[in-house]
Amino acid sequence: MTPVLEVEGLEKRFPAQGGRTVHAVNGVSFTINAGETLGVVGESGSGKSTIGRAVIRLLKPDGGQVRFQGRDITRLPESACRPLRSEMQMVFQDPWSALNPRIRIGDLIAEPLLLHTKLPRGERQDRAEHLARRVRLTTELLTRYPSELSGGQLQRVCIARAIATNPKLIVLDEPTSSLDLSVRAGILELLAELKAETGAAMMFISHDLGTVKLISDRIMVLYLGGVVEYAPAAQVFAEPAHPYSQALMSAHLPADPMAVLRRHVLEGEVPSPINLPPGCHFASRCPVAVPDCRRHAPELRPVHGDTAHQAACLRIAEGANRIPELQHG
Ligand SMILES: Nc1ncnc2c1ncn2[C@@H]1O[C@H](COP(=O)(O)OP(=O)(O)OP(=O)(O)O)[C@@H](O)[C@H]1O
Repeated sequence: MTPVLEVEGLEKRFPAQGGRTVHAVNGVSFTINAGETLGVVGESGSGKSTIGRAVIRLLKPDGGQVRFQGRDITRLPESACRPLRSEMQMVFQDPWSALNPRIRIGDLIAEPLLLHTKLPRGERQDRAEHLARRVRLTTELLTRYPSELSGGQLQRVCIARAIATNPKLIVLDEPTSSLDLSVRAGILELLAELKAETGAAMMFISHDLGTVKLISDRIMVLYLGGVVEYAPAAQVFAEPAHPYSQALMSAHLPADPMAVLRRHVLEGEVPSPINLPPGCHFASRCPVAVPDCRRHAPELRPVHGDTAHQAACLRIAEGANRIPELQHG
């Protein structure tokens, strides 16, 4: 079956001061199948949001290819992208700024139906009620304004809007990061339910590895706009192959309290995305880098012959990719 989303060699650059260029996304490739959630992780500035926006064509890619349901949408003009919006939706981090404060909740939920369907007003309202219940909001909230709802309730409104037109792809950009810890779990539970019910492909962008672990089937680890590891979620958490993934995972505190002793804090300078060095972009911070790493840019390759688990590190072939203090715990 054709994946819902196929991305090959995606490139995105932004102009920076002094006529320079920010290399935000550098040759990123991945696929997402129907019903599958891809978790996208990496530190701030690694290109997560840019990739999310480029695949649903809120941004125009500078290179590579984005295929949605088998159709190349990379260079579609804006007017041709508009009809696609009903099939590709995005949920943003901050529900307060995503919703017009002067529109009632019921109309906000029904808005995508107004924009993308020919349903009459009565049916749109019925459907808004149904959607509100589906995201576990009481229908009495439909007559209220955004300022009268909590952050968690507003994010549920955003999710209701995102699923209103039965999209095939939903990009969730840090959907729980702005919410109190106590409401995050409820939103994640809702997303997991919707994933199963809707069969939509989801791209889940987050800093929070615990959250990503709960919801993702596969994980893509980014560093300076490039993919350093791409694998089934359980594998990335159990056996991260790339030294950057190892450091990232070690910073995530699992239930084991002794894990804090095995944290690896990265040292060294992060190169500027304006002036990327040759070779591996992680080499300046990598505890296991050798001079060759600074000369040759590693490609994503199967880890120990497993094509489902790929990592971009020259040292894997020699079995020298483990950060020593993590190895010995
Ligand atoms: N509109 C823009 N103009 C110039 N540079 C940009 C623009 N948007 C993003 N960038 C740059 O592109 C790079 C990737 O940014 P992006 O926001 O995609 O990263 P991110 O991983 O989502 O970060 P965060 O977790 O902080 O949201 C960064 O260096 C950022 O400064």
